[in-house]
Amino acid sequence: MNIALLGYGKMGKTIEQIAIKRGHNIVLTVDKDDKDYDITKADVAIDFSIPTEAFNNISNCINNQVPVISGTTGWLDNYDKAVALCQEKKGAFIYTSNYSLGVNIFFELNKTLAKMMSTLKQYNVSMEEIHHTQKLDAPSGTAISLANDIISQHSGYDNWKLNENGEKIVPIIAKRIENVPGTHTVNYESEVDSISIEHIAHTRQGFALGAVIAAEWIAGKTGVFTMKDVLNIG
Ligand SMILES: NC(=O)C1=CN([C@@H]2O[C@H](COP(=O)(O)OP(=O)(O)OC[C@H]3O[C@@H](n4cnc5c(N)ncnc54)[C@H](OP(=O)(O)O)[C@@H]3O)[C@@H](O)[C@H]2O)C=CC1
Ligand SMILES: O=C(O)C1=N[C@H](C(=O)O)C[C@H](O)C1
Repeated sequence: MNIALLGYGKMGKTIEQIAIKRGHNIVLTVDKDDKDYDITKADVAIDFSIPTEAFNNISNCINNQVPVISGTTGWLDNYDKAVALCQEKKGAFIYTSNYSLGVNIFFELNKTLAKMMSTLKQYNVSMEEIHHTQKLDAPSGTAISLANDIISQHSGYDNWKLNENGEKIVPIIAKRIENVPGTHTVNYESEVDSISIEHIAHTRQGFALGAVIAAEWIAGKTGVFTMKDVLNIG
């Protein structure tokens, strides 16, 4: 496949290596100052850019009938608009806050645990995410997905907050430490014990491989999908 990389930073470059190893061609790389490019030379675009630009990048692909895989986090206020545009134009679009297989299994574990904990009111949940110091958004997109999944399964919670606790709140602590690719922990605490589940990314390769697999999967399809569709889990 001919792939366009919208965002040629840490993730863009990791995706390039994996895509080439899997036999694909990178026909376009786009960064901040690249404006007049022809997206139609790509069979699929992969957007790992920045929160303020992701929606424009995604819309441009959909308007030009180029299927688009987005991993950029921190732009979800515009997610519903992207879905509506994709439906109107009969395009193809996938967004997920985390493309790694391990995290997608972790998402399912988190939902199952939250459902079990819903009947055990002696446990209080809290979450922590740790990322590298260049990260622009907090909490991470993955932490938001995990928190929303807890809220959907556990009647004791109806909102999440960063660095704040309160009634029916899933509190999220975000830490920024040099060179950490991404660690997410969900902890349930009672007076007598604790139960934690944790996902630790050792490198960015898992995110990048998942994004390339999603790009391969979307070829020839129309619609709005998630990584659950790609991996057929959950
Ligand atoms: N869903 C997932 O599995 C994962 C998601 N992410 C998310 O992906 C995004 C990128 O992460 P990462 O690669 O680490 O970040 P980087 O900062 O390393 O890369 C972002 C790149 O986007 C470029 N950029 C700026 N403006 C535009 C634009 N208008 N169009 C295209 N590119 C642009 C930046 O260029 P310049 O430096 O010139 O400004 C930079 O090269 C983040 O939102 C992150 O949270 C990260 C890992 C996994
Ligand atoms: O910015 C990152 O690096 C990452 N961002 C994603 C997120 O916000 O959840 C996924 C991963 O944790 C790495």
